[in-house]
Amino acid sequence: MKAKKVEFENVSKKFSLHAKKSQKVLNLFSVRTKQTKEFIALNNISFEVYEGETIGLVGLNGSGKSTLSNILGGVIQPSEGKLEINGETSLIAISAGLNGSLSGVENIELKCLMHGLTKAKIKEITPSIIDFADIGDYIFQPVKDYSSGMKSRLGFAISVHTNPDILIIDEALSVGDSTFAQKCLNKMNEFKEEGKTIFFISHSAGQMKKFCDRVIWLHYGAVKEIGDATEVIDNYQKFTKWFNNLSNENKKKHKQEMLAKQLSLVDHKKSHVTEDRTSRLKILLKNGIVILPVLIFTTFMLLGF
Ligand SMILES: Nc1ncnc2c1ncn2[C@@H]1O[C@H](COP(=O)(O)OP(=O)(O)OP(=O)(O)O)[C@@H](O)[C@H]1O
Repeated sequence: MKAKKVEFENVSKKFSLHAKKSQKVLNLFSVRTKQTKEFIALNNISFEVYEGETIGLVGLNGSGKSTLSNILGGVIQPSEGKLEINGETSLIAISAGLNGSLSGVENIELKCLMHGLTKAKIKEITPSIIDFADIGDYIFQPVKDYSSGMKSRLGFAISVHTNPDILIIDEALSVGDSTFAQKCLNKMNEFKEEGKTIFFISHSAGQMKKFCDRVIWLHYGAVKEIGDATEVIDNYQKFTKWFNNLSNENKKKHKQEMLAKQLSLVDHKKSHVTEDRTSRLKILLKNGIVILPVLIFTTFMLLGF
């Protein structure tokens, strides 16, 4: 039987939607119940993935694909639920993982060290990473000067050389040119043959059908379908066709209705009393350093000193 690599059991991710700064300050001193809006980006997600499987993630913009891949890659933690990941993960995303002020070569060293590779091993594989990335002299320039395609090339090159058990590719192929995309797809095939697990996010239905065994269709934070890649992609395409044929007004209405379901009002005083009080105290102390001298100064002024 194949080994289980990933299990999500009722995993949810909520993001706090902060009010205006002035409201935050009022909340700090308020004795009344403090309420915050929370956005449920992922709601009760459950699935299991086994060794050697390639899993696609599809869904409209904002459906939660990157949130899920960031949880898989350990970039963010879930708010609720149980998560089991057996093996080392490596996330390749356009915006993740590279340090903008360091050069390409320095990023190679840093990321490899973070993956636990020895200095000797890093020295051995660096030429191969540089060769795979194929970005010329830019490899010695700070990453902040790279195009998104260059970042994706470097990110992909480093990740595949650190030999992860679970590879998560979040739209990283969509920004490169077709030659590079093909090179990455070949590498992904090698990974597949070695029995590694891959999560693949792409807006290309063709690539999804070709590479994925199963697909998870996320719809406004929930799993709409999970199953055979061709079947789910076909259903998803039927849905996008229906959606794209809606008038702009109806599209907006549909989106608003779905997004409203993802919002919830949280009563912080009831649910996080202890955490709330300690964090309030911390903020008050921090702000006190600024506020106290101002108060003393104002009092002196008013008293006519
Ligand atoms: N840090 C955050 N704070 C508040 N809301 C967030 C945060 N990160 C993501 N979201 C919201 O969570 C939802 C899911 O976002 P996510 O980026 O996971 O979607 P996606 O499916 O990857 O979208 P896309 O296809 O556009 O990349 C979106 O509505 C987004 O606005």
